[in-house]
Amino acid sequence: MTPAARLSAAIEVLADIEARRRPATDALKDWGLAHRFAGSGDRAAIAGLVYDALRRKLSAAHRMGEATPRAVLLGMLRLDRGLDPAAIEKLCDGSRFAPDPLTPAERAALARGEPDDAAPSHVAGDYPDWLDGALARVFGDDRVAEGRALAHRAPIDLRVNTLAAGRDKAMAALGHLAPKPTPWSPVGLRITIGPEAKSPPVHAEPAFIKGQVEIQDEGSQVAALLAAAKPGEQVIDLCAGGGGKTLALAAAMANKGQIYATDLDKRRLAPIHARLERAGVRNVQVRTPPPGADGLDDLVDRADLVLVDAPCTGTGTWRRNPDAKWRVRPGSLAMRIAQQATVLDRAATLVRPGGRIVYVTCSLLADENADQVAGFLKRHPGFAAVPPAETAEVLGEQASAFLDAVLAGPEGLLMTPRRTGTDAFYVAVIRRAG
Ligand SMILES: C[S@@+](CC[C@H](N)C(=O)[O-])C[C@H]1O[C@@H](n2cnc3c(N)ncnc32)[C@H](O)[C@@H]1O
Repeated sequence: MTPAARLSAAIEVLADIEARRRPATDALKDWGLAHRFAGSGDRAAIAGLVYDALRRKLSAAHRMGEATPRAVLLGMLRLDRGLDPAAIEKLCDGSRFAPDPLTPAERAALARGEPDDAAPSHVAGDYPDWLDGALARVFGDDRVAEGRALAHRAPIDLRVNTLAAGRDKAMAALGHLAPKPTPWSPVGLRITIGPEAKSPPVHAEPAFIKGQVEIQDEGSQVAALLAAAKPGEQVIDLCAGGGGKTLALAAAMANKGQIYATDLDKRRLAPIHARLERAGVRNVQVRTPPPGADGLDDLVDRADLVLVDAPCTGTGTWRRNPDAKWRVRPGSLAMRIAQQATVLDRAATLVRPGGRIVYVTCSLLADENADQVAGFLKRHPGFAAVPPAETAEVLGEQASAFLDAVLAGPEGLLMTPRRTGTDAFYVAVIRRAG
């Protein structure tokens, strides 16, 4: 397909997403099924255009003066990809499979100089209007800059599984992908890909198949590191899901001690078994919950560490899930807040005296982060928040720079793409009195 035909396809897919209010992955999949002639490079390029357009949906529409899928795609090419008006004009030449030629209004909008200071914060920062107050509460005037950083593509981050390889060995094995060490996680590698490039099939790499690396955002790696799980400890991963953090905890514990991994939803837990095996993890007992219970009553008051990687709005992962940004609703936030309190209260019963709960979200919102921890501490006077400076000590010589980078409060700390170059993760360590 020509670049112009790819652009036409992206406009078509975006129109489908908007008209039927469906997830981008579904719309892209359907487009692929209906256009079997398109190769994998075409599909990746079209997906890249669609996701970039979703990332910049409001600012691109504002630039163009209209919010049609075509306008959003054209505005994104100008704002995000840095294409000049002549290059965009060339793509829209009206030939077969190419978008229609530019109108005079489109030409004028594309030629306008940047930046447009008249845009409201949520437009300039590309986030939903209804979240402006909540983001202002956390970031103040920085919310636009934080939103912009969340509207960029994320790199591919890998966690080296130290049960199977050191970072240098894994880096050498993946040399053809040019991975670089990540700044904060001592076991992280980062692969940066251009906007037009296909994501490398990391799953097919021998290093991946041998369990030497896992795909995991550096923020998620750091959140697991801050839990400071030590060899020999008794650990409960209460919201283990597919096991991303379970695997990181097991490596930090050098396979010694015991991790009990569970999740309210046993379907989410299902992939963990194959992942544990591939990674050579031997200290995890998966507790699939029996109907109507969590199957953890024998562990009450026993855990050194309970990790609560809580269900949340996922507002911190907008770089990777740009269409989720436009689908989050006040109702889903309220539901997550209630679930978080339930899980935290269960964690309080499982941790031993002197043990700790590590509360993690991939949310930016204070309601899910500091407020949630403050509410927990009110309900449970026998617990206290560990100061972030103490929590960060596990990062060794990186600790002080990390503390400077994050947004720290009395209850916990927040990483963000703008501050730490990671997805946004909130981490609070809460200790039970001994
Ligand atoms: C953020 S995801 C976990 C991701 C996972 N830890 C990882 O690193 O791949 C949150 C999980 O919490 C689970 N969950 C929600 N409510 C729960 C509850 N009351 N008890 C246990 N798990 C719960 C959800 O099913 C979901 O899998």
